[in-house]
Amino acid sequence: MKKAAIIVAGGSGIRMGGEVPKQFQLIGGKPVVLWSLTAFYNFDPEIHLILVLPQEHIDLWERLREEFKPAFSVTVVAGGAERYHSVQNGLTAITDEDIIAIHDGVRPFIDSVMINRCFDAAHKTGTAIPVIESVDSIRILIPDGSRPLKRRDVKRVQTPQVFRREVIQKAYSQLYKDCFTDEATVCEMAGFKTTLIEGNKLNLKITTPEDMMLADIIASRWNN
Ligand SMILES: Nc1ccn([C@@H]2O[C@H](COP(=O)(O)OP(=O)(O)OP(=O)(O)O)[C@@H](O)[C@H]2O)c(=O)n1
Ligand SMILES: C[C@](O)(CO)[C@H](O)COP(=O)(O)O
Repeated sequence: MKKAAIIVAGGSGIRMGGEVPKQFQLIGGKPVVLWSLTAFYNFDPEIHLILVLPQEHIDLWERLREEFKPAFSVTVVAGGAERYHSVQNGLTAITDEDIIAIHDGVRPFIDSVMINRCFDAAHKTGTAIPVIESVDSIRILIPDGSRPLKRRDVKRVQTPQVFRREVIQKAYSQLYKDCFTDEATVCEMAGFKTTLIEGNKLNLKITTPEDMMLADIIASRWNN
């Protein structure tokens, strides 16, 4: 089974702010996106790593690569207007791989156990979507206020989301819709069923400066 991982890091990090987009900021002395790439390389040194970057920051990545000298090489692809388009661009770099993971470049804390769980489920069922429970009570807004939702009926969705090649390629041949915030949604809109699997609470998506504070703490205790 040949594997590929598309690491989407083509965003501009508006909610985080800073001199460079969050995927290039340092945690534990290393750029966030390098943590994500390294996790997939550690899982399988043979995996085809595809890195989607903002066109205007490809040269920054080249400088970081020279500075940090990762043990692996990556195929670099320019991103698109929305995350969906960045994934679509990443898919153009797929060659003969059978199973493809799509992962947010700003989720640095994934380990080989979790990545393996995702590839294994996708190999068996065609799709694998990691989710975690909500520990908070949940409310939905309605026209005259809000009402509670049954907490056990909702899940928080993470990446890597992993697919057989034919599933993800067919799903991404659709036209873009606003509701396409993750691959699971795109695949379901194309008629595929998705398999939910157990995610990991430490698999934080770095979105705001508060997340960066948490990421610094996790990084100081992370073993890699
Ligand atoms: N056009 C885009 C938008 C997002 N992403 C990537 O998708 C992941 C999740 O997106 P998000 O956290 O929303 O990142 P940004 O779009 O950069 O953040 P913001 O919305 O605050 O600008 C990130 O790794 C981001 O780089 C991407 O590859 N291409
Ligand atoms: C793909 C994702 O990380 C799953 O939780 C999330 O949907 C990305 O959302 P964003 O608005 O692009 O950060």
